[in-house]
Amino acid sequence: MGSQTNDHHQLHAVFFPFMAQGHVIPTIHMAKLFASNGSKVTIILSTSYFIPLLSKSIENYTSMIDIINIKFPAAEVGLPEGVDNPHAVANPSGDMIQKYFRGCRQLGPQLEQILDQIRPDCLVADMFFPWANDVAAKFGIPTLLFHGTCCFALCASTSVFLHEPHKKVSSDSEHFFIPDFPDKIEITRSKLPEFVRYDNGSELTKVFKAMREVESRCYGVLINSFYELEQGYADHYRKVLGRKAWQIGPLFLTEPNNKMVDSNNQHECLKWLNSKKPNSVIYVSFGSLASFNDEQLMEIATGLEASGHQFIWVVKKEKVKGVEEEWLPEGFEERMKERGLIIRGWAPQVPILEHEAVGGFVTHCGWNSTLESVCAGVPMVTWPVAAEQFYNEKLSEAIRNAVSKIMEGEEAEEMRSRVKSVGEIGRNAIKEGGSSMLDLHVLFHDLRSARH
Ligand SMILES: O=c1ccn([C@@H]2O[C@H](COP(=O)(O)OP(=O)(O)O[C@H]3O[C@H](CO)[C@@H](O)[C@H](O)[C@H]3O)[C@@H](O)[C@H]2O)c(=O)[nH]1
Repeated sequence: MGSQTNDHHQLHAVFFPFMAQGHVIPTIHMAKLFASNGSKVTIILSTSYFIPLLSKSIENYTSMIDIINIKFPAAEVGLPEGVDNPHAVANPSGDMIQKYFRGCRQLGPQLEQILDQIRPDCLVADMFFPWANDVAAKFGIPTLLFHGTCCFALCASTSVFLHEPHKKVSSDSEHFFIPDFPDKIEITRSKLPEFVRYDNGSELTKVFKAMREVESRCYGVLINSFYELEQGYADHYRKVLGRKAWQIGPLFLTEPNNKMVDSNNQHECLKWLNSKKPNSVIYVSFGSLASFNDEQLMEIATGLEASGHQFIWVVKKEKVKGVEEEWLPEGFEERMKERGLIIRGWAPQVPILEHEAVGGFVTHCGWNSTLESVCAGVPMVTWPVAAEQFYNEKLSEAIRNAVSKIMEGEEAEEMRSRVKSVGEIGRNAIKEGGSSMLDLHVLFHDLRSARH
């Protein structure tokens, strides 16, 4: 009787995302997934920067999803007014980002007030806010951490955290294996994030240490991935590392099919792609945060021109009228007029990857991009830049091998008749009855049971 009553209780989940595109986008998808499965949702934003994106994304969900905009203490940590999100920080490795993270730690009292008022059934807190677990615990509210990345990267970074293999090598370039790991994966210290490599007491080092510690004692972890993609690592994460986790992705596939977009409303680049042959264009983009200096951009431009291939290249730079662009070889745009398209600012990445003219993706291996590419069946050229992207690159290699196994060789025919691609398995995972939807239902059941 008791559990039946529980199963009808409407859940209320509060989402508290880190204010960067790579975290906000999957959080919006997750919030909509929760809402369309009957949960009430509140999203806390610590900047107004994302209000337009969020409001538009949830316009059909307004009765189910509330937004609360809290104030980021910019002035209190010595940041100019308005610098309240990582995209507003000019140099991500400089002093401002340290201040930004210090400001994040001061959001506690505002979170506490909201949780006290709403008393939700769970808090989904971004990994950058590990302290949120203790705030929620004051009210007996279970906290689910959201890292934004895959099981593979979580297992790798946990192993490096626990065993510190990088402290046992004599140079940044000496190879070592990730210890206590399902596969033999070789890496070097130079590929670890700086804050892990040097343990330098920076704000990021503190956050990552706290996050690893909280991960083992919070209610559990939500993962934007699907079981079939990285079965060995999903099992390792749960059974060997002992983490409670639910894989509920690929979250972006919960959005309506992008191919259905009204052709009159199509972005220019999609119209351009319509005029190209299948698999003839390479898409080049490094996510929402990576920044390159003019010399690096010049190298990329030169490489693209020399490749002889058609391309779409996303560059996070505005064109200033009448100002000579230092980062492009002279006459580049004129020469590339027919062959290449530079998108300045924001590109419609998912529809681009899903377009049949796109045959390859040069990516920094942000997890969202990796997953989007895998699901679109687009091969990747990997160019990791920061964070856990070097781990994602290793999983990308494993995926590439898995895709080859599906596409080539003796077993191929039989396997192809069962599954067309890894992407199709992903699409099935988020359909009713698929592995991710089952995990979501298990989570909802667990949360209802956790109510006292
Ligand atoms: O012009 C653009 C640029 C990006 N995107 C989208 O923005 C997201 C970018 O996410 P991701 O590929 O994960 O890259 P980052 O923005 O760099 O993500 C950060 O967050 C990820 C999730 O935690 C981590 O895996 C990365 O290392 C970290 O840099 C993806 O959904 C893209 O489709 C666009 O739609 N248009």
